[in-house]
Amino acid sequence: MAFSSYAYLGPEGTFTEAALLQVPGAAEAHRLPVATVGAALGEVRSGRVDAAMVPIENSVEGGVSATLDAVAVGEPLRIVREELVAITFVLAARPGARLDDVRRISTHGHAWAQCRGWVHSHIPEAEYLPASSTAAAAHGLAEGAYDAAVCSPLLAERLGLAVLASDIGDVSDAVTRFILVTRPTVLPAPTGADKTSLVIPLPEDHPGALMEILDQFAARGVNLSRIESRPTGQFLGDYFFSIDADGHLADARVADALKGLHRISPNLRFLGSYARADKRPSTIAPRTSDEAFDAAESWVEGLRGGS
Ligand SMILES: O=C(O)C(=O)Cc1ccccc1
Repeated sequence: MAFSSYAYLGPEGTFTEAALLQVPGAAEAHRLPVATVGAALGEVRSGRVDAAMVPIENSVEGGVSATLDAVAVGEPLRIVREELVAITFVLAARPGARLDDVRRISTHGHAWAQCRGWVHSHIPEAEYLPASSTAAAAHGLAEGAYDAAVCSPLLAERLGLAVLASDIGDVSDAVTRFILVTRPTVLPAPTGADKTSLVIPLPEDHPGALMEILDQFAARGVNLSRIESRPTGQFLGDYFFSIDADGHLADARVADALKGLHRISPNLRFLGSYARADKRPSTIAPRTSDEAFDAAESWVEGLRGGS
């Protein structure tokens, strides 16, 4: 799937841009930096661009709520690809600055959450100013509203900033997962190492509703790689589940699980089936293989036909 135009969480130099540049052909395509995840998805929904790259999950901080919520409502979207980016942070400041003088620090909320430990032990009196991205914080240093920004080493170098400290992430091998989102389209072909993303509203407040949902996956041997609950925003206690399952809609066990889920929660949203970035194939028990599902289907058809 090659696209000619992409929106991404900008400005230039974000980790999201790094994720986008990993997509074959993206370096030669039109790339539109926008200020928020919502704006990036809006550019796709309105048809101004073919696809958008946005962060969805970090190995330290967890899900990116802005993304989980924005894909769960509004005009339907499809995830067609995922990218993993290893994240390292530096504390960058205007040239000539000293670590001892840093009080006000700006960055993206997810970056802050991953560097909080380092900041508290090295600059206990630090004050945090949220920015729309790590790169927005770095670009904004020139205006003087804060003393330092947490951003990528590459951007600090590109902007000619002083690096006051390197590798300030509390976990050294943090990874962020990004998704490439389009309008509904034909699914990418199954690769054998795929993922399916779903948004499942909790059907009604009855005991065991979540168990019933999980059972649809368990009974068909479908492994889950992420499950998060998010409030719908409608009223207190109203939640949906954001789920990534191993496998592709073309796999019988995944399709069968989705049919079961549709009976339980008819308003569930299919967000897409796409190749896993780590290419790790799903383990499939013989009783949940496509062949086992086909054999079971033929058996029932045979019985209905009188054999
Ligand atoms: O702000 C950025 O650079 C982003 O792309 C969002 C983000 C922030 C922190 C970790 C991973 C992604």
